[in-house]
Amino acid sequence: MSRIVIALGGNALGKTAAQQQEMIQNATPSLIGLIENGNEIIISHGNGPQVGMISLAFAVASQHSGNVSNFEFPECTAMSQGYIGYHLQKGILRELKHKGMPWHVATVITQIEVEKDDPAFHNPTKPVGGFYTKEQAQEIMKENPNLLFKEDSGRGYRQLVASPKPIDIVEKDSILNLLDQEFIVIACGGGGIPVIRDEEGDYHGVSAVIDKDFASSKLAELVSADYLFILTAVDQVAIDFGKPNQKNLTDITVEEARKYIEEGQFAPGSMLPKVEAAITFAQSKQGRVAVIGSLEKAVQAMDGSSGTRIHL
Ligand SMILES: Nc1ncnc2c1ncn2[C@@H]1O[C@H](COP(=O)(O)OP(=O)(O)O)[C@@H](O)[C@H]1O
Ligand SMILES: NC(=O)OP(=O)(O)O
Repeated sequence: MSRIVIALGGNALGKTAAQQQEMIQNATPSLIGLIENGNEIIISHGNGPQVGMISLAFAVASQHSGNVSNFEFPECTAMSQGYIGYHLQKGILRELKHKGMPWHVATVITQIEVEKDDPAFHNPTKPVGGFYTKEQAQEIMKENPNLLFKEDSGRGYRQLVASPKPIDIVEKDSILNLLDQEFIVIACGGGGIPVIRDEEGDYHGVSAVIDKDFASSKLAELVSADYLFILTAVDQVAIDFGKPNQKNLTDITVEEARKYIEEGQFAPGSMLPKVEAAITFAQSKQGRVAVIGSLEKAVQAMDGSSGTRIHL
């Protein structure tokens, strides 16, 4: 039996509640297939599009109605954990019932500690929300000089927010206890709610969005996982991505992955954090393997017939 942490990409979950449920319905047979094959799974997920949408919805509504307040990113990430966790629980329970499997599933609202002085607070790099044209992005930045937009992997312009590195998972004992009780645990959604710890040991939310790939790598180390699957909208990591000579990668060492990073092969804010998180996990212990692949192909990611495997 292998223990697998599966990180589901926020962009791969679609833009609307209906799309999200459809994406999850397509992905659950493959996720539950891993359990049928004798493995144990722990699920995390992104929230880039969702947290941006939630934040924007409150910002716009609060401008037009005295009955709606604006919400900061920690609260918006908490809402995204509930919204996505709800659909994941619903989809997984349905598949378990269909297969007659006696597992339980629960979402843990997860806070993740970050460093108060993380330099990332002064250099926003995490794309959130929807995609805009260059002209639309410039117009928004003119009206809101505190917002920053940048091009994201050839897909359009997106808002950038600070993305500090995760240092500890506050609810780690709850996660480990649920795993001991044979729960399928959904945790660290949206990279976790970023919090800083004060001198009394109390936690306070900070305005940022943690990259779920880094948070998932932390989670995978915490639960002593054998595999970290980072599932997104593409089947494999590529070099020369989007160019006529694009080459998809099937199996690479940590050393090769580092070389490709140095060559600038992976876009910051999208594929780069996935490859960096995969390296961190794969090098944490001999035998650990990270796979970057597509949402519906988790079973193939396990048997090596799809995805990009990264190992020492
Ligand atoms: N070198 C690369 N190989 C494959 N995909 C890449 C590469 N560089 C950028 N991408 C883009 O990164 C996307 C995955 O990042 P993103 O959409 O941010 O992930 P998530 O699914 O976690 O939200 C892919 O769908 C692809 O469009
Ligand atoms: N929080 C986060 O990393 O979300 P995405 O995976 O959607 O970018």
